[in-house]
Amino acid sequence: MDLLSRQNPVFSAYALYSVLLSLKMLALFLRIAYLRVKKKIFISPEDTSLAPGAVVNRDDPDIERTRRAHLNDLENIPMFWIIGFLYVLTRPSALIAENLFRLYFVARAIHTFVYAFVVFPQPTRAISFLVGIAVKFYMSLQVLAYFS
Ligand SMILES: N[C@@H](CCC(=O)N[C@@H](CS)C(=O)NCC(=O)O)C(=O)O
Repeated sequence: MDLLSRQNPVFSAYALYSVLLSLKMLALFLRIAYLRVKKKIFISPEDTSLAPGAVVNRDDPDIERTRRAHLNDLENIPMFWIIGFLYVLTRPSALIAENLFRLYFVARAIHTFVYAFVVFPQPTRAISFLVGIAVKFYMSLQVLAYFS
């Protein structure tokens, strides 16, 4: 069986959850754009020509919160794409790998939801963040063990 093919359930799960994470990030990016146009609040002076009456403001709580969620994704998800890919190459158990990828996606989706959409009290966001870190840490150890 080719490791990087649809026939490999681990690679299929990696591809599926990688794409879902990309779409999740895209949704945040679209939400920022939507909020900017709706509130007529932009980050750079030249952007104000995009909507009549628009202003420059870098302190809007809704926009900044969504931007922080997006930045946090950028700090975390690219690492998943790299480590997750290397983890696929270690030929892990399909059951474990699929559930790890699923868990990572759910943790990041919860992080986004409670940060950018409906604000939940802490430690909800911290836990979702830490679950994601734990998944990447576990996969990193597996990759180290396999390739060293
Ligand atoms: N760059 C992050 C590193 C730590 C982190 O990612 N913490 C999580 C859980 S509390 C978080 O959601 N941080 C908020 C953020 O990055 O905006 C920070 O400064 O907070």
